Amino acid sequence: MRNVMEIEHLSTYFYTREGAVKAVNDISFRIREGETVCIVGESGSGKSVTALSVMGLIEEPAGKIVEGQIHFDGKQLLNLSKQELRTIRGNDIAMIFQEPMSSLNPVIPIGKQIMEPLKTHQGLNKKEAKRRAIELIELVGISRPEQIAESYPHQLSGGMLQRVMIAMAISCEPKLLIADEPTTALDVTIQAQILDMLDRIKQKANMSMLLITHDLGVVAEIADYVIVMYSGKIVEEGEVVELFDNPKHPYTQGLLRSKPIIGDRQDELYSIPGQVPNPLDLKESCYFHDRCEHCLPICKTKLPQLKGMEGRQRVACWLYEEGTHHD
Ligand SMILES: Nc1ncnc2c1ncn2[C@@H]1O[C@H](COP(=O)(O)OP(=O)(O)OP(=O)(O)O)[C@@H](O)[C@H]1O
Repeated sequence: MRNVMEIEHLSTYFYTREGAVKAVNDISFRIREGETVCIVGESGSGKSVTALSVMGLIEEPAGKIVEGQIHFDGKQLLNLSKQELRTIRGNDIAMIFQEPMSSLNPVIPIGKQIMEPLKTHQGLNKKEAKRRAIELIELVGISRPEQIAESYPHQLSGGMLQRVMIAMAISCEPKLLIADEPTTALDVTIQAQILDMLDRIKQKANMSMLLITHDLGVVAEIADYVIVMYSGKIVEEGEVVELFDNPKHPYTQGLLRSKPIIGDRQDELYSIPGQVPNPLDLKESCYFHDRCEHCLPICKTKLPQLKGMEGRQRVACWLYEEGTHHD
């Protein structure tokens, strides 16, 4: 299967008064055509920064992609000009954020906002764009689309607004859709409906999707491939069945121990004792070592690298290296 995106050794840092935060620290992964890749991990693990890096939305000089390459559709995204990136964004790669209100203009009717990219990116005239906007509103499961097109954002519920955001994101038929916690702010029933709808549209359009979530129930439901992040690094990855049936990393095992309920918000998921390390002060060690039940002496002094297991699964953990011993 073809890859739509290949991310190689990506590192993104933020420069604060206290020092450099290695928000994303040398990660590599691929997204295949038509595949849904989920990035999971607790707050601060670098999920959103990964998505923003891919979208070219890291604001310099506070943040910077310090290393790496992002290949997309034969292009190296990090070499492109701002203008070239803007053309790809919203056209070939689209993104849905957690808070739809922050991406919508409060004083412009919904329909007009959906029409805008259709006119600029796809060259549709006003009449065609209007017809397509109404089709899109219908496609994301909103009834009375003509009436909704005339509405302003504040007249719609959170769930409806998120559907509108999805309509905008898919309007130009992107090859890759990036969604950062798209349903977290919504209630459980609406979350499930929206994820279902997203999954259906994705399959129909043969889009790839990069979905960021801290909810393993969501992952179980729609991921093909899962990436587990911890302190800016990938600690484990694999196909959803491989990872759920046989998690290797003690962190993944901890996450899964809380048995996700599909569609339920899982705040208690991250009840693994201890805290993530201070991102300003990452020592040469496994970053999870002081929360790990299986910590070995080497875990305290050396960072493990990702190692291939069976199938597509990879894990960065000293437990799977030959020659390491238990305490
Ligand atoms: N603009 C910024 N300035 C300084 N540090 C930042 C900035 N944006 C992100 N970070 C830091 O980068 C790290 C990764 O943040 P990121 O938002 O990617 O985490 P996340 O996994 O998406 O978490 P959440 O689930 O809470 O969104 C965190 O330590 C965060 O504090």
